[in-house]
Amino acid sequence: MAAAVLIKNLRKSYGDVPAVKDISFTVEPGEIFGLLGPNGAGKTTTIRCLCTLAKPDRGKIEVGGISAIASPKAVRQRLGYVAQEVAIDKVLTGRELLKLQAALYHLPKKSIGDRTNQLIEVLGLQDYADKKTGTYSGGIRKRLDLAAGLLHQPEVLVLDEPTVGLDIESRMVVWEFLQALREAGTTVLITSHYLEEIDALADRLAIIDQGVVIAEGTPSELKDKLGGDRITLRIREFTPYEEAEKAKYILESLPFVENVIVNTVQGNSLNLIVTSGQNSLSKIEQSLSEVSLPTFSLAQSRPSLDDVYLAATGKTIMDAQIAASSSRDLKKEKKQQMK
Ligand SMILES: Nc1ncnc2c1ncn2[C@@H]1O[C@H](COP(=O)(O)OP(=O)(O)OP(=O)(O)O)[C@@H](O)[C@H]1O
Repeated sequence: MAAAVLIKNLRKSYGDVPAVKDISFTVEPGEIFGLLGPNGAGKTTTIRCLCTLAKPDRGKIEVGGISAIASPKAVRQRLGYVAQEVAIDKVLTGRELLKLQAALYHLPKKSIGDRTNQLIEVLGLQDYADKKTGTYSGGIRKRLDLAAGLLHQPEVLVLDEPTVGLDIESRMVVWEFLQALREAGTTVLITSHYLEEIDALADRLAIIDQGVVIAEGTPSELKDKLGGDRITLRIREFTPYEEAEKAKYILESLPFVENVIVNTVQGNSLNLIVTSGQNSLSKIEQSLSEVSLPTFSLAQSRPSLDDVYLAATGKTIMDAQIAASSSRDLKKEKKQQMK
């Protein structure tokens, strides 16, 4: 059986900005696949190439074995795309907008009414469908976008950051809906910079950084590969650097401690990697009290996807996110995209 989506050695630049340098991944039929990465990593560009909205410089893109480059129309019929932001006519009602969209997808006239009603019901939009979309909240708006992406019953639904800016309740609605879609056999490809979103939803994922894939696998495979547990320790609420260094020296001598970093950005807290299952917390507390160092807080956790990103890039996704948002000219990008 052909892969639902195959992307191989994709490359795409905007002028001299290499948005995607070399991205490859495969999405199997019926799975939720996540593309995780900070803003600017190349997720949207990859998705736009897949959905035939941007022309790649190089690489192979297939949907169900069909080339997106040679047969863009056939590929568009198989894909539903829910973009990050959609500019819509706010005067139309949700129902009118869906009907218009259905006509653009060339759905048979007879089936448009039924399909629209069905999606309005499935997405819980009955109370909103006949109100103008300009009155919708972000969560309702996103549900309408999902309905629009599903009108032509695509084999693969592609969503670009579907929960950005949504409150927790709306986010849950989207998550549950995507899980139900998967149960019903639709393949889902979702991009996100939210670790917990990809961790909760994705059967498999690729982590993207600066236009390349830095890790691929199931969430647990990627986390287990790192090995060990994470411990965050604060000696005091704001620990003097010398004291943190002293604690580091003591902790490094413990046999179950694999690595210690003093995190200067976080008030000189200490980040440790320890061998799992060693009753580490009490041993750490005891070793510190023997040299009269207090413990303000101490917490142990399994590795997260952020640790996977950190191990591969040397920074957290949040740090990369902040760095990216200060260096991009979004107005200029929009202009270039229109070309
Ligand atoms: N139209 C454009 N013109 C010029 N540069 C662009 C354009 N679109 C994207 N870029 C640049 O390409 C890189 C990848 O951007 P892309 O939008 O694909 O990343 P992303 O991971 O999807 O982030 P976001 O979620 O913020 O869109 C960034 O450095 C960005 O500044």
